[in-house]
Amino acid sequence: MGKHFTAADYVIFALLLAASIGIGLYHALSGGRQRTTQEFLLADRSMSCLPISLSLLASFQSAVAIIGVPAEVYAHGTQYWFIGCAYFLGLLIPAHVFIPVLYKLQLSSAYQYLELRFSKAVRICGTLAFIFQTVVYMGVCVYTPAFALNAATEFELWGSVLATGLVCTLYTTIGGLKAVIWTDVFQTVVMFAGQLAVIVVGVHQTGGVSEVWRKVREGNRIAALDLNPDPTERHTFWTLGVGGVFLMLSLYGVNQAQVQRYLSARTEKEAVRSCYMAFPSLQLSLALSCVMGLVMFALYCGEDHSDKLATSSKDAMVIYFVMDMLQGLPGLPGLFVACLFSAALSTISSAFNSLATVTMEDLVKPHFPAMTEARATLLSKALALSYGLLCMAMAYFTHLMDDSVLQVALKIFGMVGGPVLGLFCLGMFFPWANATGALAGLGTGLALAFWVGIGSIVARGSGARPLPAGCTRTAPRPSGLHRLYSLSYMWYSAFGCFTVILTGLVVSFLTGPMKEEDVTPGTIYPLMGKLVCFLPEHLKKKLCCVTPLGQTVSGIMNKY
Ligand SMILES: O=C(O)CCCC[C@@H]1SC[C@@H]2NC(=O)N[C@@H]21
Ligand code: NA
Repeated sequence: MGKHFTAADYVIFALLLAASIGIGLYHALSGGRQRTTQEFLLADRSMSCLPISLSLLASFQSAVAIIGVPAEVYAHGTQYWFIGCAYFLGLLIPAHVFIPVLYKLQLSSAYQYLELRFSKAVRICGTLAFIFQTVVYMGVCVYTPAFALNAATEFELWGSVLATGLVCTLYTTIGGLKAVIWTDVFQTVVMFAGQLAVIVVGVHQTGGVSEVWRKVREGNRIAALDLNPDPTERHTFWTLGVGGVFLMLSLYGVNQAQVQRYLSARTEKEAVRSCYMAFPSLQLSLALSCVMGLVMFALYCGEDHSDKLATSSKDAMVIYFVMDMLQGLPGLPGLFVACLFSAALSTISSAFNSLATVTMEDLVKPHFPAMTEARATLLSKALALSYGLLCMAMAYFTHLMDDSVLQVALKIFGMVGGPVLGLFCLGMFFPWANATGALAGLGTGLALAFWVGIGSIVARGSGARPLPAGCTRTAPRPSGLHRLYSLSYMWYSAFGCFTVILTGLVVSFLTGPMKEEDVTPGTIYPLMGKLVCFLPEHLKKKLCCVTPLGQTVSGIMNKY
């Protein structure tokens, strides 16, 4: 590899780490100086919608997206861009269904809801599922920037994993949620700047926008609307636009990292507003990543690069292209590395802080009710530190995955996030569901999701790889079990969610459904009541006085 980094680049990268630590220090030494768990874990519930909205974006926009989406677009075209259609319902439903229920309950952890609605056992299972999902996801997030950089440049692999992990652990441990949210804001700006720089330089080097457009058209990288209903088709409008809604709900509706941000808002309205404000920045970051992939395709589609890289992974190829593009422009390679690590740091810090929160709130505090505030805060900081070290260990295991990092991350979200989403939907929309049904549902959902997920990884070994853009599937259509294993990973969230709801309802009815008066007030979303209010008046009257369903509906309407 030629020399990629000048002194200017290292300075910019160092400035990013220093700024992050500085913001962490500021919040450790100002305000309440992180002396209570309310401040350390929930920012004293004092945050306004702008920083929260950028932190909502940054929490699930890591180096995986910064590298993985351009690699996806370069290899398969802009089909993935249709996931933007999922952002509408994917943010509206959290804003008008999940936030109203969860905010009114004044929770600290999203999983307290599960104890209020079902039982302590359901809460523990939800917490453990979240911890598992987040620890694995953190490993991918720490590993991705380090691995990609190491494969394409002389950037030291484990040195940068250590630098990322330590800096992140430091400011998260001393600054708490306030530091995490404000560093997310700063890091989001660096992310956008880095991606924009690559796009501007890339378009210039290709010879202008029209030249880029001509080349991507020729390479049929502009995907048309693909309405193919086949659920094994990896990326279609249905898997991304509809399956993507369930992925978004599992992240922006019920994932602790995002729920904690909603709960840190000073009012419920601020929380809802932050959801609305996250929409344009999510669309912008998706557009930047996809355009970056297109520009790279226009610039490099002609040449073959497999010989130049130590690895065949498309993710590392993205870094190689970026470093090649930015060669000789002092400071820009450093800016892109800062962009990568900003993406990683903002996600990992959110993960640390939310892991420390649920461990304290769901696993420790219930067993040590007499613990003093000082000890609880100290323990929270110790937890953030230990999760930091665990995450770097997890980075090593990611080494073993040879899938595209974007697919690995989205599979994890689908396999675990989908069933957990189903658990919350079972609780909020079905008053009859009981704790036994919830546990049976979650167990079945996770078992099936892992069966399909692991099965797809094993089956993929036998050549069920996604096809490159433009060529039709020549391999025989998978049948029977292989058909299940070749379900698009974008359907995992929906599949897991529905499995939990169906199983949960069946087992609840078999073991004696709950009566409405037994359900904790405020834990049900009046789905029927809300849907009925969309009906015209005459239908409402008819419905509310005739059927037993009508009684239930009028009962719900009166209650809310
Ligand atoms: O970037 C990552 O770390 C994970 C991949 C993206 C996660 C999902 S994709 C839909 C939604 N939009 C985002 O920007 N992130 C989440
Ligand atoms: Na991030």
